[in-house]
Parts: sequence; structure tokens; C-alpha cells
Amino acid sequence: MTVPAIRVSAVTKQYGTLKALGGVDLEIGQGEFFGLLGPNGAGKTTLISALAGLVRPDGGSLEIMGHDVVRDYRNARRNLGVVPQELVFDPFFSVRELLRIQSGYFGIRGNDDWIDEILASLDLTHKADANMRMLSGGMKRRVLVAQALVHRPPVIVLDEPTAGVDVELRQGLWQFVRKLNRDGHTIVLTTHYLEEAETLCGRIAMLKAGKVVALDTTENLLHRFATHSLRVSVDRAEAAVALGGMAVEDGWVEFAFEGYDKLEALLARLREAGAGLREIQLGEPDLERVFVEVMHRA
Ligand SMILES: Nc1ncnc2c1ncn2[C@@H]1O[C@H](COP(=O)(O)OP(=O)(O)OP(=O)(O)O)[C@@H](O)[C@H]1O
Repeated sequence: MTVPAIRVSAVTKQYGTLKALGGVDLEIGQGEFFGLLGPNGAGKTTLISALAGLVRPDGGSLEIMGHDVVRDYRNARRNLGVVPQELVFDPFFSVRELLRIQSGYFGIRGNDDWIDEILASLDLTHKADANMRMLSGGMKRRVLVAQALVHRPPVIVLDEPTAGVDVELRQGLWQFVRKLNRDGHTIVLTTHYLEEAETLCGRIAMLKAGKVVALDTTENLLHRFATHSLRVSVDRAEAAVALGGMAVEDGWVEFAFEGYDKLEALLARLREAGAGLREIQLGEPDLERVFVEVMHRA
């Protein structure tokens, strides 16, 4: 049997009285494109930091490609590339220097061919000799991706890589990450853009307050809860909410329902409640709705 790319067993982490991770179990297979989702403060970054050996868990264990991140740190770290959320760089180095230094951390010399290849893939070749402080935020983010790849890790974790990144770059970045996945790399991604997670990830774990509250294939998650949605614009949102709807934006309330045969009755109840229907929209299942539902129930 092949070892999982990542194994997380009963991991706990406490900051003072705050339980950042409350017993997380996860197994991610080699070659998966896996999504780690959760609201702010759910513990995603803490879990990633524990995988990278930057945070020591209070209990439980973590393995990368079969290597324990505490007992066998060097091998675990060699197998992992992390693209962190924060943009922190030494501003005095050029992009190429930075990538050479990063290679050095892993004891790799003469890595220039691979560095050139990564730079080209990330459309950074023309910035190879520019100092980090002269790059835009989006370019810096691409350098973070490059930095995570210098040692050719089989497992790559991206912590919100597209936060504050423009559409074009975001698409380019996904194309590149998809190619890495096709080439056999295991990808773990956290993002608040649920549409991205829905199209990219084969499997998803949802975290809430340090616990895994949903873990399944994206396909199954999309079908686990209500299959359709009804959005209504109404004069009295509170009347619609009282019927089980969820206020989504100004005057709009959303309902989940299972089949079109339920629609008529729902509209009738809205009319009887005097909600004052102005406009309706029907929607197919999407991950955002599933996410909201999971967080609501957990
Ligand atoms: N070094 C620390 N000291 C104290 N509390 C911390 C520390 N790091 C994280 N926390 C707390 O642990 C909890 C989990 O934080 P974490 O950054 O892992 O969440 P997250 O899911 O990554 O959130 P986001 O989506 O905002 O990035 C939060 O309540 C956070 O305030």
C-alpha cells in the first residue's frame, strides 16, 4: 500500500484558553487535489504550520509521505512545499538570489535549470534579477509559489494563494498548479473563494473551530444538502426568514429545497406570510451554499 501524502492523527493545539485545533484527523492520498476550507480562525493556517513544523502540536501526530514532522523533520520538510499566506521577504535580494538561497536551505546546489523553469512557468523570467522590493503584490505572491517549489516537493500546500491577486494572474496560477497536480504532485489548498475550490478540488475538508465538520468528495458534498436554491427579493425579509430562509443581501432571502415539486408550496407560504414577492431566481447547488449549510449545522 502506498503511504498517504499527508496523515494527520488526533492533532490538538491550544493557544492559552483557545483551542485552535481540537483533535483533527485527516488522510490525503498521493496525487489528490484537496481543499481545506473553513471560516476565519477555523484553524487552517495552524494545521498547515504544524505540517511545516513551524507550530508544535500539543497532541497527536502528523506525517508527510510517511515521515513524522517532529521525529523525522528533515525528511518530512523535504517532501513538502508550502506557499504561505503572508508576503514576507527580505527586500534586498533579487528573485533569483532568493530562490538560490531557498535551494541552499535544502542543501541543493546548481539548481539554476529548475529555477529557470519555475520562473518561466510563473511568468517571472523578466523579473529574475529585480529586487523583491520592486515587485508588485501579485508578483511577490508568484515568487512565494516559486520558493515553495525549488526543492521539487511531491506535496504542495497553498494557503490562500489567490488572496489579493487579479483575475488573470489567478487563472495563470491555477493553470500552473493544475499542471503540477497532473504531473503527480499532491496539492492541498485553502481558499475563501469557494468557486475555485469547487472547480479544482476532488475532495474537501471543512473545518470549524478546530474540528473537521465535513470531509467528502466535492461531488458528494454538493449533493449532500439541498439540491436547489430559491432566491427571492421581498418587501419584508423578516417574514421570509421566519419561514426558514437565510438573508443573503439587501432584501434578498435564500431558501434551499430538494425538488421542483416543493417550489410551489414554498412560494405559496411566502405569499401567505405577506413577504411581498418582487423577484425570484433559481440556482443549482454550489459549494458556497453547502459551506454555509455545513457551518450552520455544525
Ligand atoms: N500564535 C498564536 N497565538 C495565539 N492565538 C493564535 C496564534 N495563531 C493562531 N491563533 C488563533 O488560533 C485560531 C486559528 O487560527 P488560524 O490562523 O489557524 O485560522 P485560519 O483558519 O487559518 O483563519 P484565516 O481564514 O483567517 O486564515 C484563531 O482563533 C487564531 O486567533
